[in-house]
Parts: sequence; structure tokens; C-alpha cells
Amino acid sequence: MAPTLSTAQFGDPAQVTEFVVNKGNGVKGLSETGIKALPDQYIQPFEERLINKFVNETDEAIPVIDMSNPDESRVAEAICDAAEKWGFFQVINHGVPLEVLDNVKAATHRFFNLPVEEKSKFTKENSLSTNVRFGTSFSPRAEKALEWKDYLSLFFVSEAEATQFWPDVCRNEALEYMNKSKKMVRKLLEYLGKNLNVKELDETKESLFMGSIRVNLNYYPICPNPDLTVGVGRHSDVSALTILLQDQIGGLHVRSLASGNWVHVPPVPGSFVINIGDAMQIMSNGRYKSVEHRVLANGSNNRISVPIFVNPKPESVIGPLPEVTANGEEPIYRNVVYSDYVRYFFKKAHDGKKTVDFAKI
Ligand SMILES: COc1cc(/C=C/C(=O)SCCNC(=O)CCNC(=O)[C@H](O)C(C)(C)COP(=O)(O)OP(=O)(O)OC[C@H]2O[C@@H](n3cnc4c(N)ncnc43)[C@H](O)[C@@H]2OP(=O)(O)O)ccc1O
Ligand SMILES: O=C(O)CCC(=O)C(=O)O
Ligand SMILES: [Fe+2]
Repeated sequence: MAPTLSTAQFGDPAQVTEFVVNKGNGVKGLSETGIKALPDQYIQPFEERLINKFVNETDEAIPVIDMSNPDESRVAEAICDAAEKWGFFQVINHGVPLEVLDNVKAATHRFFNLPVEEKSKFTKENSLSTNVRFGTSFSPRAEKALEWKDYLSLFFVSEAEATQFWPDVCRNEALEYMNKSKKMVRKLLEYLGKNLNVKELDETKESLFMGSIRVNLNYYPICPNPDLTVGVGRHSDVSALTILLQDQIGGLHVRSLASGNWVHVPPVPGSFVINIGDAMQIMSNGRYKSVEHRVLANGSNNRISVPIFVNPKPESVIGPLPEVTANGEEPIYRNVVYSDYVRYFFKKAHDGKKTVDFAKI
């Protein structure tokens, strides 16, 4: 049965917050009440709305790279070039079975379709593990305007921990998705590393580039006034690399480094969207770019996406790699403990590219 909220309550911000954030109905629950107007706390300031005139629908597009090209050096070159010029690209023929992608998408719908009592078992207040968190928006306590998105965030510690604490309806599919993507992730990191003079992904580099993994299941329900709000506000990821699976709805936009325009990332069936995160920007001393991106809200379709955030270990100290600065290049970032960096990111609202200033010299 659809959750209820009376007409009078729609107009009261405190009641909406209670229903969406505290009671765990999320924006999916709000959407399913049949709400006709966007509650005030979701109205973004004018400059944060993605209005059509800022969106380049014509000539700019992020590269789509075929990983099955037998000329591996061409694949590596295309990936490194995209990481430097766009910070974003899509990959096709990546070797991850399409069935695995379909299964995790179905599992995402299964989780969000659970009754609120079931999903609420995974809110920060109720979850039996700090590594499993069901929530809404990004950081509701820190945000002036909320985002039209619910999420389940799963930080991987071990198969045993996942078996114990991840929700039954999506655990196996999320684990399989993560495990089956690892080979592709290693390949991407090997290509990116070689271009930085990192000869091999040994234990130290593996721990820096892919020492911890977080899988998020994102749900963007139908929004009554999509032009006034956002699904996700402008941000760069704090990961080393993000692997994103999106469905066929669309809405992800990336800021072009060349023009400053917002460029749509069109859904390509069977593809992954890959982006460089802040940790890789820092370790590459700014050679690879973690680029601002955001997601539009949608007035007619529910949308899901499933990012895998590939990160340093929380306790790792990250800074420009010695391989990068060996030639005398001046470091532009200081060394920071990765968990301090991530904590700084999570404690404020999304603010574009500002997180990386935390590590600037
Ligand atoms: C959710 O919407 C998002 C998410 C993103 C994410 C982009 C990424 O790049 S995620 C990759 C981040 N890297 C890692 O998770 C690996 C390293 N992890 C760690 O170092 C730690 O787990 C930690 C994240 C630092 C948390 O440590 P700890 O201080 O022990 O834990 P907490 O007290 O639970 O958290 C502190 C504070 O952080 C917020 N928070 C924690 N986890 C999440 C989460 N999964 N999603 C959202 N917020 C989270 C939370 O506000 C906590 O404060 P409280 O006030 O709630 O106590 C990009 C865009 C999105 O829209
Ligand atoms: O849903 C998307 O397309 C992107 C989501 C995103 O940027 C994130 O979760 O960090
Ligand atoms: Fe992101």
C-alpha cells in the first residue's frame, strides 16, 4: 500500500522531513503519495538548476571506448586521454557479463520496492552495521536544499560481513556485480597507472588504487517539478575510480573541461560509465581529472543507477605518487589520510569541486 501523508502535511516542511528522512519513506515514498507540487525544501537555488540553455546537446560527447579492440595500446591510450581531457568515459565490450548487470538492476528495484518497514532496518539509526546505510538525499542535515534521490550504500568489508548485514534481496547480486567487475577495474587501473610510470599494480598500489570498495544503489523516483530540483547536485566523487551502471532513462550530466558546458551522458546498453575520482586526481598530481557531474530529476520515469566506488583503503595516506613527481614536478597536493578526506566530503552538502581544496597545498 502507498504510504500516506495528508494534504495539510505536504505544506509543512517539518512533516515532510519527518516522513521522508526520519520515517524512512524516502523521496520514493513521497513520490508514491501522488504529490503534485515539490515541497519547498527540495527547491534548489536558481543557479543550481540545470536549465536547458547550459546543456550542450550538440557536438560535445564523452568518449565511448571499446575494450575488446585487439590493439590494447590503442585502448590504453584512449582511456588515459579521456581521463586527462574529460575525467569521464564509457566502456563497451568490457567483459562483465550482461546478465550480472541485469541482475543487479533487478535487485535494486527489488530493494527499493520493499515496504518501508523493511528498508528502514538499514537507516543509519537502525542498521546493524555502519557499512550498510539506507538514506535519502546526500547529507540532509547539512543541505539547504535536499536532493530527489534515495540510496542504499554498501561498504564491502568481507563476504562474511556482507552475508550477515547486507539486505537479502540484493546481497548476492551486488556482490556478484562487484566481484565480476574487478578484472575490468584492474585493467583500467593498470592502463592509468602505466601512463603515470607505475610499472605494476603491486600490493602497495593495489591498496592505494582499489583497497576499498563501496557499492551504492541509487533510486530517483518520478518528481512533480523536476526543473526546480536535482537528483544529485554538482559534485566530484572522492573515489579513485567510479564504475557506474545506469538504466535507459538518462539524466547524468558532466561538466566539460574544454567548454564548461553540461554534457549529457547518454545511456548505452551494456556499457559502464567510468569516472576519475578525487583520490586519483590527487595521486596523479592533477594529471587525471575528477570532474563535476550531476543528475537531473525526471518528471515521468523512475531511474536507477549502481555506482561502484573504487577507493584507497580508509587508513591509506594519499598524495602525489613518487612516480609522478620523480621528474621534479612540483606536488600540488599534500598527503592526507583518505578517511579524513572522505569524512570531510560527507559532512558538507555537495559543492562542486570544492572537496579537493582540502588536499591542496
Ligand atoms: C550517498 O550519495 C552520494 C555518495 C557519493 C559518494 C561518492 C564516493 O566517492 S563514495 C566513496 C567513499 N569512500 C569510502 O567510502 C571508502 C572509505 N571509507 C571511509 O573512510 C569510512 O567508511 C568513512 C566514509 C569515512 C566513514 O567513517 P566513520 O566516520 O567511521 O563513519 P560514520 O560516522 O558512519 O560517517 C561519518 C559521516 O559520513 C556520512 N556518511 C558515512 N557514510 C555515508 C554514506 N554511505 N552515504 C552518505 N553519507 C555517509 C554521514 O553523514 C556521517 O555523518 P552522520 O552525521 O550521519 O554521523 C557521491 C554522491 C552522492 O550523492
Ligand atoms: O546516478 C548517476 O548517474 C550518478 C550518481 C553519482 O554521481 C554518484 O552516486 O556519485
Ligand atoms: Fe558521482
